[in-house]
Amino acid sequence: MSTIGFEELINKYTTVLFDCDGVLWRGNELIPGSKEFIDHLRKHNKRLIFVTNNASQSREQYRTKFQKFGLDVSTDEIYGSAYAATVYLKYKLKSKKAFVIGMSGLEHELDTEGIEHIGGTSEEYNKLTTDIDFKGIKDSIDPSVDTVLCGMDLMLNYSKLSHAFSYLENKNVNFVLTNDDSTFPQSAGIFPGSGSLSAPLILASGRTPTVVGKPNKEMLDCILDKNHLNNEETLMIGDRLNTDIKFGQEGGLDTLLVLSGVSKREDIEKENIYPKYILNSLDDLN
Ligand SMILES: C[C@H](OP(=O)(O)O)C(=O)O
Ligand SMILES: [Mg+2]
Repeated sequence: MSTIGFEELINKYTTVLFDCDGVLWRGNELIPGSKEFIDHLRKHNKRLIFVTNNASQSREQYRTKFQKFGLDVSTDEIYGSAYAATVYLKYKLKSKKAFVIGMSGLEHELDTEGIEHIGGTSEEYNKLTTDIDFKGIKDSIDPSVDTVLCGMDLMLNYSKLSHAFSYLENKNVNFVLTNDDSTFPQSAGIFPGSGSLSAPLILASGRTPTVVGKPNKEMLDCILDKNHLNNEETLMIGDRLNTDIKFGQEGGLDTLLVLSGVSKREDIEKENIYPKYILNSLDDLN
């Protein structure tokens, strides 16, 4: 494990895969040096691909987020777990309708692929109430729902979990997570991630979901569907050992861990995941 300098990086790699939360930004706060580094790579005609497990936004919404930071990124350079999960439902599961625990970004991606969805941000599932109509939940089961899809949901509540659980009682209904990150970084610190939000369903249903996001191959498959990667010339940069660095290693890519997000230096030995390179942040490359 070593550091790496900008010159060495641009001479060695033609393509850079970037994780987003904890590498480029924390919530809505850009991490110092990330914009400058991306601008430098653009000037050296490098291919950039952005790979985020954060399913709260669609590719289009991420393009707008990049623009707000003064970064010109096209949607086909962005691979979010909302998009990857939608592709998985559409082309692998041939899903027609999903019960969603998630936000508008995930719903937007499902809409682009013509997959119907209930739950999510719709009013009837987002009322915070202790007056639960338990019989109504069982009676409301829609037989055309073929998948329960869980992603980041800031409006998670008992009623939504009970609806999702009721669908999962039918073993023919697929169970898919956009990602299972236990936490995720905001500028104010670390908070519960999608993996921690879907844990109650896994415990209650006794079912094991398919997880699409990093480090799983479904995310890499989604990228490789549209991009040929020359492994020797591709670098994966991430802040989380058990998703980003593991994703890069299992994809045969060199990896760079930045300490600006979730994982800390002492986690490397604890998790026995050793990146090829380590830096404090992307600013070390400017
Ligand atoms: C969910 C979020 O996604 P990332 O952009 O880091 O993959 C995170 O876990 O930090
Ligand atoms: Mg991250």
